[in-house]
Amino acid sequence: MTPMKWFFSFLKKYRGLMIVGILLTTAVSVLSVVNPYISGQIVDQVISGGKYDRLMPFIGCLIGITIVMGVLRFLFQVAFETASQGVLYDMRDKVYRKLLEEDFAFYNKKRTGDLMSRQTGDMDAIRHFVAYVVYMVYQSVLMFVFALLMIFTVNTKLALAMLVVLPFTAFATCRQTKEVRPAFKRNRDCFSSLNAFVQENVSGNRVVKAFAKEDFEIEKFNKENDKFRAAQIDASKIWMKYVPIFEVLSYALTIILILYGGYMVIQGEITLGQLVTVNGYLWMLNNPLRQAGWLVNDISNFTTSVEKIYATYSEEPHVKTPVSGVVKKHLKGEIEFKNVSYRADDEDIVMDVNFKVKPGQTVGIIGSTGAGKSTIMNLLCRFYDTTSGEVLVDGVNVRDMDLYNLRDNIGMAMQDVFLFSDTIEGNIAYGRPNCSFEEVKQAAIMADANHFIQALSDGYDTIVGERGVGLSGGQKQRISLARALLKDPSILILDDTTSAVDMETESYIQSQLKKLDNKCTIFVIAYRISSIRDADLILVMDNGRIIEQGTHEELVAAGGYYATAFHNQYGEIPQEILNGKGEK
Ligand SMILES: Nc1ncnc2c1ncn2[C@@H]1O[C@H](COP(=O)(O)OP(=O)(O)OP(=O)(O)O)[C@@H](O)[C@H]1O
Repeated sequence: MTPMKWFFSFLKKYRGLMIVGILLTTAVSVLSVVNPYISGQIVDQVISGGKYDRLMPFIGCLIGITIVMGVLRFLFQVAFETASQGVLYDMRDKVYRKLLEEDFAFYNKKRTGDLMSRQTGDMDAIRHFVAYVVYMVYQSVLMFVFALLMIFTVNTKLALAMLVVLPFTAFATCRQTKEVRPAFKRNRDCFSSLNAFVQENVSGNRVVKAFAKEDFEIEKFNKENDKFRAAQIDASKIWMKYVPIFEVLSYALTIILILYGGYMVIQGEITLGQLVTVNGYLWMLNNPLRQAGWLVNDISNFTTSVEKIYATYSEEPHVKTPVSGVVKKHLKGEIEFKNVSYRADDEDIVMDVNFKVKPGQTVGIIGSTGAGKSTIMNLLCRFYDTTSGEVLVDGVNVRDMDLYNLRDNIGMAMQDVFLFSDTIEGNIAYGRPNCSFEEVKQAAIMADANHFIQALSDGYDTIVGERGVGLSGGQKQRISLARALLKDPSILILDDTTSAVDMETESYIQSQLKKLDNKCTIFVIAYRISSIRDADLILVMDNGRIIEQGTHEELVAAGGYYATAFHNQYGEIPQEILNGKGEK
């Protein structure tokens, strides 16, 4: 599908409104030819011919037609505006749904600000096109043609003389279209880039402040700002060059009328009234010429925006739900990785991973930073697809499972905690918005979050700022854990979820998680041995590979990477802390 075909597919739904708008615009354009004709008749019949009794009916007609045109104009503007809002609503909705369908790989590459520009500035260019440019172009062409036809009925020679201007106008329009398109593309690219820069800086303002890099960022911003200004000036230079050309062409028509038309009146070839009539049609010729430059700009802006939105929209996610994927409402949580490898950007991220987990078991994953621990979980959730090998859940390859069903069965507290600007209750209940407050509270108690939430002035109704601003790292982690627990999932993934909480809190959380034993399969990624030592299976990762696996005792006895880490971390720690303190 081409971008334009895609755009027209949205317009289809509103074709009724568009047709009504087009018909009303046609009516207004037809009526526009009447008033100049009446003005000519007033001159010929009333002023020159002395038939004063006709003056009032003529004036009545002038006023009546003006009122009818005003009403019709209002109606067609309403029709086009309504259609444009409809198109915009549907397009925004469709693009947004597609954005939600996109996979991690898509978001890894795209800048948030760019995606925002698609949904704002680019969408508005499309709205403007449907609401205004469509009828302006149509009306301009109709008026120009009707006016020319009417001038032909008055006098062929005069009409032909005025037609001389037409080839020049067509030539200038073509040239401007050709020049303005790349300029508008550049303009929109720079706007997107500026948008992305500002978005990134606003999100990262704490880092900027912490490093006192305001001047550096202002300098970078100025560069983006300069680029955008330069692109705008380049684009405006083009229309600044052409608008005077269209103005001159429209004045040329006036000059032709005054000189040639005046000469014809003197020669008696046309009456003074006919000259007045043709003069009345002159603005119908002039106006479209004056508008041509602006309309070409608007059309270029529109086509660039459609192309940009469509380019984003048409990017197909690599990870898709199969057409008739396996649906199992409640998964048991049996997991097997069979010779799993994953490559990205020509790099081996995970290699030849094999392990098996029975339902209800707890798996600890430990290893050096960048070893591939989170990637393994990403493959389990099918955020990425394996390059080779199979990830099986309850004996079914995750590629054959309905994607939403799979993820619905997984509760995940991610390493990079993201909280929405909502109440704490809303954040915890994100996965189960219809659950009771008691259930939310219970999940918070399990995550050791209840007491600090209740200490906040608005308790569970406290609005957490964007990304959870106003909460400590450990508090955010605990809310994220409560959110995952409330889902009551078959598979629970805790990716570095207790790294920012003290050991006592961690130990309490562990004792709470023990209540889930045999109820759900749990994966715990951690650096602290204390977080995973009781796991049924511990995977030790390094450089994308599982280098050791077994229970705590087995791995300590093996005297490898795990045993070294264990002795490094807890050599001098008293035994009761290693064993955990249990419930608070
Ligand atoms: N989709 C991807 N594209 C490119 N590189 C990736 C992708 N996924 C992971 N990586 C890279 O693979 C490596 C392993 O990442 P991963 O997040 O799995 O490590 P990790 O063991 O969880 O590390 P940490 O403990 O520091 O969180 C990193 O170097 C990461 O940049």
